[in-house]
Amino acid sequence: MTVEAFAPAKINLTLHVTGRRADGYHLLDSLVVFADAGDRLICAPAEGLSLMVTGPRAGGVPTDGRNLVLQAAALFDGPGVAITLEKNLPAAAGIGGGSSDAAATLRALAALLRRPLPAAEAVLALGADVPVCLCPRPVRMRGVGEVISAAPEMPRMGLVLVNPGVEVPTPVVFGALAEKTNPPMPDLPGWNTAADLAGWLKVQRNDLESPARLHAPVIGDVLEALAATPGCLLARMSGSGATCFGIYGTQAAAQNAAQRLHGRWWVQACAPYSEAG
Ligand SMILES: C[C@](O)(CO)[C@H](O)COP(=O)(O)OP(=O)(O)OC[C@H]1O[C@@H](n2ccc(N)nc2=O)[C@H](O)[C@@H]1O
Ligand SMILES: Nc1ncnc2c1ncn2[C@@H]1O[C@H](COP(=O)(O)OP(=O)(O)OP(=O)(O)O)[C@@H](O)[C@H]1O
Repeated sequence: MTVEAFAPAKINLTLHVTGRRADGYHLLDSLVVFADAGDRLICAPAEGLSLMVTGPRAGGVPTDGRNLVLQAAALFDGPGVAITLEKNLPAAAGIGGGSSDAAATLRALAALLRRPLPAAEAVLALGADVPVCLCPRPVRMRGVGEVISAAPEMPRMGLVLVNPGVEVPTPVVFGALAEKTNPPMPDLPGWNTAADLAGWLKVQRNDLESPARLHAPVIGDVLEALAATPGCLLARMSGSGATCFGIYGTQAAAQNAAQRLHGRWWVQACAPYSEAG
């Protein structure tokens, strides 16, 4: 039996940094959605544990124990499984590539080996973004990433992701954040249209945008380019960057914007993705 799993891109529509724990990790309040663009995993029974990384964004991705896929697989105590990871998302990009791969590995191996998912603490130890990636659907994420509650359904909309090809290390961005204690989000209201959602998001924030732009000023160019595309309702950075997203009223508008942006950067038109269950 072979098990396949989809590892969707994670998008932080908001990212409020509300405090800092004694161990240095930051407390967050974030509206997270997933995209129907992502990496793919194929897991097949084998003698030992192995990983092969393929796909257009495989370059530079570690294939040894540094890869979060192997770290996630190791939680199943030396499973016999050959894993192929098709890498479509840019790495170190603020869209949870490694975290989503790790979460997809956990889902796939639990199914393949007929075993329960590892304990919550072990999942969180893989990375703060791994718990949220375990059930890809719209959620509000708090704590350091482990406190997850359902968010209202997303309205119909189109999305465009743009990554300028500059890797932005997450610890560097958190380290450069000047004010660590900022207001959380208010209660989530629910949105009927993409314009409703964008209007609400405009008065929310990504607190990591300013520190990320210090490290990678090109983020400012990406935001400007996205905002200038026809029909763009909101342009913002995701996670710790450098990937930015644009929100559009329709898929067609997102496709059109992506076509205009193609050329110098990684550009992907997509739609919100929500896993049933
Ligand atoms: C910025 C986000 O992408 C928002 O979704 C995540 O919080 C980052 O999640 P991640 O990449 O899985 O993070 P980890 O691999 O656990 O941590 C990388 C580094 O980011 C910083 N970090 C991460 C998460 C968090 N809540 N506070 C932090 O300060 C820490 O310096 C940590 O050493
Ligand atoms: N499966 C993987 N795919 C990509 N990078 C990986 C993977 N496993 C480990 N890495 C390493 O993790 C680093 C961070 O990559 P990742 O794509 O997880 O980005 P990220 O910006 O931390 O995501 P986010 O902050 O949104 O969670 C990379 O530089 C890479 O060396």
